[in-house]
Amino acid sequence: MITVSNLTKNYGSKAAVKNINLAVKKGELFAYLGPNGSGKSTTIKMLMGLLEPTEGTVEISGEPMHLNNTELKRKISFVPDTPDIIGKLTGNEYLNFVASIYKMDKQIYKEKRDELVKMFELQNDLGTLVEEYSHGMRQKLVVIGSLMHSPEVIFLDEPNVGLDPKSNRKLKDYLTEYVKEGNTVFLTTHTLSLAEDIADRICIIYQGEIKALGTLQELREQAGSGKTLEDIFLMLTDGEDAHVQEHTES
Ligand SMILES: Nc1ncnc2c1ncn2[C@@H]1O[C@H](COP(=O)(O)OP(=O)(O)OP(=O)(O)O)[C@@H](O)[C@H]1O
Repeated sequence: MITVSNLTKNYGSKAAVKNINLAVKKGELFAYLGPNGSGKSTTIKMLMGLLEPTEGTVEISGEPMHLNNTELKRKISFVPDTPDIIGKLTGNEYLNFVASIYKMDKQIYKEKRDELVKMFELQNDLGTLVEEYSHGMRQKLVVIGSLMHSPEVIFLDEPNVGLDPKSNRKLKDYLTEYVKEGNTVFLTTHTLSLAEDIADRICIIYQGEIKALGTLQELREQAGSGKTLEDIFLMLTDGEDAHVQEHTES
């Protein structure tokens, strides 16, 4: 569903993402992990067609992704790492706006919005200006807006930041069910337990390069007995010899 070939991004002389190759299958929940500044957001923005790669290509569902491919962008959705929404809109106005961009059918929009708003318990806040929302409420609103049109692929950049435990659980359950229906999820997170709980495969990057890729079990087998994902993550991202085979996928 997502095919990434030789993906590279340089900011001036700084290489943020270095020659990444990976493939995410339809129906897969893929977790992309890495320390601060390792290139996760930069990667996700290139996959989404928000940022031009310096080199390499991205295909979604067999189609090349690029900045102006609006038809392809309609099939996907993005939860950014900061829920920046125009504060002078109410929650309802924001969701109406998102629905109009995706040209959602009115009835489907109403049903999906009501389902998600109820799920995240935001029904009493939709008439309030977003500038009066807490961080967590904004995050919920962005998540609702990104799920409403039932995208085939959802990219989520640290979606759990600011969500309370109950909302986190609901989001986890929703995403797990969502991929079972044949959709695809690509998420970044610093919450390793989230990746352990829901990811089909995990990719660890460091300084813009893939250091490991596989199921949790595969990563643990490669690392040796008794190693947790946290152990593996720390070994691979502090420059020490990790005893985990570095990933090479072509
Ligand atoms: N617009 C930009 N201009 C210059 N450098 C940038 C820009 N955006 C990101 N970088 C640099 O690229 C590298 C990767 O940043 P990126 O935001 O992709 O990391 P990240 O893994 O998402 O980090 P975090 O976990 O902190 O969100 C960092 O060194 C960062 O300083």
